[in-house]
Amino acid sequence: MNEKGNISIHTENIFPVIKKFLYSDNEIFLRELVSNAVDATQKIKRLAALGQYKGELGDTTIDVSFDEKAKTITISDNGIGMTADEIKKYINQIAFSGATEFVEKFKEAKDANEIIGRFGLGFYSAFMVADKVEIQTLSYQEGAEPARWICDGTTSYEISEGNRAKRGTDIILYINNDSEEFLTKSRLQEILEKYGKFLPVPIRFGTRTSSEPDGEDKDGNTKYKSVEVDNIINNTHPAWTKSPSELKDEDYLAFYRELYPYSFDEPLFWIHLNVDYPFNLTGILYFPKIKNDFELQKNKIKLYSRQVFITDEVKDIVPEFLMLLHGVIDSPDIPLNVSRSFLQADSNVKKINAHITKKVADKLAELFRTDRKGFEEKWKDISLFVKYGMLSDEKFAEKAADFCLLKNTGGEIYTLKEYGEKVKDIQKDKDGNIVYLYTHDVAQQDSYIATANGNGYDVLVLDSPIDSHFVAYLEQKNEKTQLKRVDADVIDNLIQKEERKTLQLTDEESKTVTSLFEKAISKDNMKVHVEALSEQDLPVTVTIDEFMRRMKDMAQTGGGMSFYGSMPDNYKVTINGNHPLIKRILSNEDEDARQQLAKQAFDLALLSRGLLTGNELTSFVKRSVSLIG
Ligand SMILES: Nc1ncnc2c1ncn2[C@@H]1O[C@H](COP(=O)(O)OP(=O)(O)OP(=O)(O)O)[C@@H](O)[C@H]1O
Repeated sequence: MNEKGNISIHTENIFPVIKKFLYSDNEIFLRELVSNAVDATQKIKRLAALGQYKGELGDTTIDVSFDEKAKTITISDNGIGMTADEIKKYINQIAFSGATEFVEKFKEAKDANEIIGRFGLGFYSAFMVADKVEIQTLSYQEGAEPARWICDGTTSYEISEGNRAKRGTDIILYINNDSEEFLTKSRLQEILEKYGKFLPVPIRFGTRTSSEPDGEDKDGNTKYKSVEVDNIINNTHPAWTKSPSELKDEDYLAFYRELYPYSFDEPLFWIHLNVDYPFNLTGILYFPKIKNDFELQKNKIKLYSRQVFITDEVKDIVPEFLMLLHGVIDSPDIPLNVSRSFLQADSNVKKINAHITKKVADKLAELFRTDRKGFEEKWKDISLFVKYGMLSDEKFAEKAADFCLLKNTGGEIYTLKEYGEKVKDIQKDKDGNIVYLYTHDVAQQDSYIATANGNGYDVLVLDSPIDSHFVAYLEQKNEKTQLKRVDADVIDNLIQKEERKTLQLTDEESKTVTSLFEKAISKDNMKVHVEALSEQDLPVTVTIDEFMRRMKDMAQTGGGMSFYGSMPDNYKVTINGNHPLIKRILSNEDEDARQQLAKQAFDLALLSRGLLTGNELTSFVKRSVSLIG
């Protein structure tokens, strides 16, 4: 047997194309060839299990090796092997639907993944790194002859008698000059670990040095010796392939460490995904402790297809908000090798998206139901994620409404419904709106919180970066509900009641107070109002309008509204006309002393808002000293 021929593709020469266009991703040649070896091994195992292969199965470990001098990389399996006819059928007649289509499409392709899988070119990816590829193979079939195929990267090949004595296949790559980086142990180890860490058949890459106990020394201490052991790359039974009933918490945590050896934090909890219908999907998703810098945590989910690592860019397969999770998804049904726009429109991908979202929501609901206290303790770590989910996914939001929690300044925790019940009567204004008061900074807004509490109102803590959006969401979802930050106005204006307090000053006195303070403050962006508040409330309060502040916040976080961003901060200075201090200022005949007192009262208001800085703070301190001195 010695035959020469041409690989049957219509295009003149496909290899230069493969090399040229796929260069950037060329490490995937190893993934493709090792995957083929795994497939061939699993096929022989299946045949043996079905009784169709009667011979010895033997050791089915796949070997990857390299020879730096000869510049070769060899992938050897003990799988089903191929006869010469099978080589002709499976290797020569390249398994893609049409070379013309290929040539049309490769022009647009952005990465090797797109071409390789889509056109069934797995084996040919070898030519990205090799000048010449040789196959030595012996089929499992009785009486089969060993066969050899060799091809030098043109469309012509040669088939002849081979030298393999044992069932299986060797793929020998003669590495080209540009790809010599692959002829090192560390580089190959890295690629094998990246793509093959969880392959279902053991992959051996040479040996490694391990230390083993070797008796005891004269003091009775254990001695160790160095031994060479097989360097097995993979864990063939990763946790996600097992049934949840086989796994304990320790197993999930151990698997998490296997996935992220450099992660310090333990995950909070996890979900084991297992779907057969209408698509196939397994996996484990972990909820990490989410810090506020959530951008850094993205792209932690790894996508596998039948235990072969594909990518950790799961952007279109996993809903945006779930990208904060960690873990593994394995599905042979995700079209891995097609373009992004196609992926978004793919109905399987959409179903997978919806399914994962539902599972995550169900898991959270279950945790809340079965252990509310534990859930509340974890809330700090998952609130960002839940809120992000509610804002971006309506289906999730529907479910999350039951377990999304609100915390007030007293540390009490409520569900959305419970909180609505709590404040619905007392915080209803004269127009029937229920006003939720909130703070984004408990320490800084303490005086405002104290005033609100003093009036019998509750104040929520909404202090994470996502809360500015969540506030708008709550208003939109709950009819006749408004959210107002405690420092947005004086309390009687935040929740306006039918009954207003009467101002104890005459119109004349009001005017005098206004001009007195305007003079003392003398700032264009501070507008003075005299209002009738409770005697217990502060004499002077500085506030910034809720609407203006939200627009400015949005401008700052890049959510449009840049017009507002460029406007100066405008403050409202409310003088409590009913406060004894104001009356005292009025009754003081000495103009200088009046100014001093007004300035002092105003500075105190600025101080409680954290706005008193620089030389204003210095003169405040000096003035205070002279006042008490
Ligand atoms: N190590 C091997 N042992 C036995 N048969 C092999 C081996 N490698 C490749 N083959 C045969 O060659 C065929 C073509 O392989 P190739 O990698 O090009 O495509 P594929 O594996 O069918 O599809 P893809 O890699 O795109 O998923 C395989 O289907 C298989 O029949």
